[in-house]
Amino acid sequence: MVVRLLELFLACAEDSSVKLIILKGKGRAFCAGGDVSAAAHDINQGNWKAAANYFRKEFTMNYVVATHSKPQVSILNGIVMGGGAGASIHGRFRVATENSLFAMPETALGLFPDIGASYFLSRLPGFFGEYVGLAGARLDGAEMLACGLATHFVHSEKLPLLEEALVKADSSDPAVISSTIDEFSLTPNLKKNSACHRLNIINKCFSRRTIEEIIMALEREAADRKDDWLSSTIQSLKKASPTSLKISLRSIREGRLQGIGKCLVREFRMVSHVSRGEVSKDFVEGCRAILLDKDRNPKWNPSNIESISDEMVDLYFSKVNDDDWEDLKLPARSNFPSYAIAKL
Ligand SMILES: CC(C)(COP(=O)(O)OP(=O)(O)OC[C@H]1O[C@@H](n2cnc3c(N)ncnc32)[C@H](O)[C@@H]1OP(=O)(O)O)[C@@H](O)C(=O)NCCC(=O)NCCSC(=O)/C=C/c1ccc(O)cc1
Repeated sequence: MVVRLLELFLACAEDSSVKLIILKGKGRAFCAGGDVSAAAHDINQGNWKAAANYFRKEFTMNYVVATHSKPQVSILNGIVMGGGAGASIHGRFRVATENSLFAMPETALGLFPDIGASYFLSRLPGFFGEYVGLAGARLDGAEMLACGLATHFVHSEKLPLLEEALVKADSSDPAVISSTIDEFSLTPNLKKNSACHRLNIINKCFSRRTIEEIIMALEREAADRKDDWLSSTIQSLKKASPTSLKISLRSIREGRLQGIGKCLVREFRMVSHVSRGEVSKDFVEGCRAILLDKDRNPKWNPSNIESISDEMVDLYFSKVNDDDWEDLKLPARSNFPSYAIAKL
């Protein structure tokens, strides 16, 4: 699907009859991410390069979306996780609905928020991106709109009319497309217990320099009062792969200062190391526990954050030491308007 999408995006860029791209899912999900069982299978067969080459194609597709000359409207009427975010969030318009459910759940899988997430998470308000990426927090459509992951919120029953209006508008002008979507949009209320009401505490805790300090800061807040959001956030962090947490935090922090291309190249080095499994084999273990055996009880190794040294983290950011393995080379992009690059 990744390869086919890439072909279609490239073909649409060349085809002057294509004015805009509408991307939607079929069924109850927009996209629940890459086929994690296939990745685990490749790595278990000793073929880490096959697993990592999947990311090579996927990240290239993410880059083409992010730098596309035609506006993309993604209709996020259901689950949007992992690879699903990569195919949509880099596009110009992201329409959430009452059925949207967004997450970057990778730290629970022994991976890290990839698909260019170090670019878009680091551009969310304050340290909200660190919270979403490290805790794997689930956001609904109203929260996606409030934090900027979505550009519009449209009730699902209006989607057929919206699509019809977009096709009728037949325009590449972002202002025309935006006002067309506006006609069907509303601003939904956030739930009373939404994380979006907790930006102060999120900024206070998730701005800390290390994972250990983030957890300690959350625990200090939790010591003073009973708060379900605090305890479930601490629990999510403690259940996640310690290695994933460490490399994810560094990746999001580096992403703050990098463009989308640099973020994807860095993330590709990181997934190559994750797939190769030199420091940790947590990705295979996470896939087993969450999606294969489904016991939801991964045995992480290293098992605690303190035992992961800076040198171990550094390795994930270094060039892969294998003569037959190349860094990600992104395709040259020309003739795309300036609005096509920075969308968040
Ligand atoms: C919230 C979900 C999406 C739906 O929950 P649910 O409504 O309770 O439904 P189920 O959990 O029962 O899911 C329905 C079926 O779909 C399967 N499934 C549900 N997501 C998936 C899934 N990403 N994969 C492979 N089966 C799945 C799930 O195992 C189950 O299979 P089965 O029991 O055989 O019917 C839940 O399944 C969930 O959290 N899924 C995991 C989401 C996730 O971690 N996504 C992947 C992020 S990482 C990524 O995108 C890249 C991966 C990758 C891929 C290849 C590579 O070489 C390298 C990397």
